[in-house]
Amino acid sequence: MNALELRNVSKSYGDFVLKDISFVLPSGCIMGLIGENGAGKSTTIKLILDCIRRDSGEIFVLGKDNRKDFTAAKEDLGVVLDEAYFPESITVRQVNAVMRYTYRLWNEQTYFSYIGRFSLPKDKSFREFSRGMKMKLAIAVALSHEAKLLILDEATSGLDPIARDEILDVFREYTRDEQHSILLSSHITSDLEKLCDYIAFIHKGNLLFCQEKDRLQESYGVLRCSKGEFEALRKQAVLGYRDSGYGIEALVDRREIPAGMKVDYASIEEIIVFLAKGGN
Ligand SMILES: Nc1ncnc2c1ncn2[C@@H]1O[C@H](COP(=O)(O)OP(=O)(O)OP(=O)(O)O)[C@@H](O)[C@H]1O
Repeated sequence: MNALELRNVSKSYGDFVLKDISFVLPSGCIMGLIGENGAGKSTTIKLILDCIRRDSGEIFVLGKDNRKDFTAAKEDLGVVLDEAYFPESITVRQVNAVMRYTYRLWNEQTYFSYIGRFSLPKDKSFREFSRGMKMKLAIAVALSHEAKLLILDEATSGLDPIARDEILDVFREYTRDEQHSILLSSHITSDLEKLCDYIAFIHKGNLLFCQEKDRLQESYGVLRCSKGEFEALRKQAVLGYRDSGYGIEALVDRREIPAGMKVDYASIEEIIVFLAKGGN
């Protein structure tokens, strides 16, 4: 089963249009949603959660149409948005008491094991938490009610590198058994590179690609060469380039490059920056 499927989803906000978005997240996989500020990542996530109305298209969450029979699927979703919302005076212990009545499958033992792992104080009130502590609490809650799909919108951006590394380990453990999947948006491309099976890149409301990360890095690379060498390349070989004045640096399709020319590894960040900018 697919954890998520979007078919030709569109949404317009006056001068911004999210256009014809289609992708599939297979169960057991992690997908990173990436794109510049205002690209449409949060809009896509809100459409998946049915918080806003789409203009057209279809969305299936854990096999269920998110407009028709979504209520049951909501129990199976763990959601963390870019701000954590809890009452200001609540403590970690009190959150446990509330969640016991909120989620049918709330697992108190799992919750307190994450609380310990994330070094969160049990009796301090939420208002006294730092932004990172608030996000960790929201992530602990999302992971403690047997959700099958986690959806996180910029949920790790306020965390320090050590905390992020710990969270990435938690996410890897969570998806180990093929029944749990994650969609997360982030600007921290190095985290997505370490964690994700799939990368979906949204640019100005268009989905430029949604591909397996390993396939992306097998297909594309960075070529550093002289202007003369660059001009001799086939047009379809080049996806984006910059001219430093001393030479050319280009994102290329490896299959289109003549044997003997050295093509370097392209990071996810290089791939999206070159694709977003095109040629200079
Ligand atoms: N409620 C709204 N009314 C009008 N326009 C909106 C609304 N919500 C979002 N938009 C517009 O939709 C576009 C996409 O916004 P969105 O929040 O999806 O971007 P994003 O990719 O999540 O960006 P960021 O990385 O900055 O969080 C922006 O141009 C934004 O102004």
